[in-house]
Amino acid sequence: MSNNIDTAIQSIEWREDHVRILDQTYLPRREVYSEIRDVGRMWEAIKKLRIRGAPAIGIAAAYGLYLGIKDLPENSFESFIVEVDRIAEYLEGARPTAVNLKWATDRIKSTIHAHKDKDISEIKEIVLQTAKTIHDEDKRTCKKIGENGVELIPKEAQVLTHCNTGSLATGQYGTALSVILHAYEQGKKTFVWVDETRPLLQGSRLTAWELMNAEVPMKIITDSSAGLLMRRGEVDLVIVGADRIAANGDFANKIGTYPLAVLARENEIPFYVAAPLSTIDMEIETGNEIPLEEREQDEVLNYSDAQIAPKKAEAYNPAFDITPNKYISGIVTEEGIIEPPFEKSFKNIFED
Ligand SMILES: CSC[C@@H](O)[C@@H](O)C(=O)COP(=O)(O)O
Repeated sequence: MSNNIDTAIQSIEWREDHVRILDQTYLPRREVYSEIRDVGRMWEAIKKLRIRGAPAIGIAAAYGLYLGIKDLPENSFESFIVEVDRIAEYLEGARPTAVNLKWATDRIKSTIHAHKDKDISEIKEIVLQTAKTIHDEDKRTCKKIGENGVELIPKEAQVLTHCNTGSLATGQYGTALSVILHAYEQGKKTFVWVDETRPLLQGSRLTAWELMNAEVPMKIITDSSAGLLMRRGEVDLVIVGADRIAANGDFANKIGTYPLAVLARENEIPFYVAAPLSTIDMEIETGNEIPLEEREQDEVLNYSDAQIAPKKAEAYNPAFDITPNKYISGIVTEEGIIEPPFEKSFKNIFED
């Protein structure tokens, strides 16, 4: 049994002077690692989902910002900061829904301002160190999320999850998947129903790959099978990740999450979200204000270069949906499990 979750794969690594990513577009067929040496390549990697998942794209953007500024002229702070803002905005535009991306670039920008009196060469080094800190913190955060969520998983449980929320989507361990892996490692008899997650199949390609590496029992289901399984009593709990959580607890996650939440309520099944506190966006009051990424129709009309719809057919491809707070049983974070009403709970956390 090799279910030691500490040996889990690293989706992103800083190596001396570049970033190495495990290119997720090739998984599970091939393990292809790519070296990223400039901000343009990082933008492309985020946009094309070579690196994906809310916390992982925050880490990628932090390293990407360093790659973008490392060769800037060092004579004036004013012109340096103009370029920093421009590059940060460029990276933020790659994927609009996950708040972690902007959270990471904002954190680097405020670190730069805090050190504005230093030499620009020194500031550049501080930016790299901050990116590494964001990366290390995410690993620790995800481990805590996993440990904090274990109590929610019954001793013997069939758990349903959506999209990919594992090591691939974060610095390590994952969010919702971290909870599942920690429960399994602690000896709970955990079986996972993995939603395939149309159209890019993050469930069947990535979550199934991670669970198989960890030797956790699982089966892949089509997204539309969830209702049947819930009604038959074959799902004890649903746990998913989040890309952005509004101040009232409404949250954005991979398209198909909202119907799962409604089905879980209809069938009286607990529905949990697992996410770091950095995914909570207190500047956004409700889910209606969360920007939702719309992706190319080709992702629906073709698969792996094969055309799967009639020629000239059109498709609509929203990448995320919003689940209203009323469906959430609790949010597992690094600080513990947050219970409804979320508006009040978040205020207590962020205004303390
Ligand atoms: C730990 S990641 C949580 C979310 O980022 C995840 O559920 C998700 O929706 C990822 O979407 P993706 O489009 O693959 O980046």
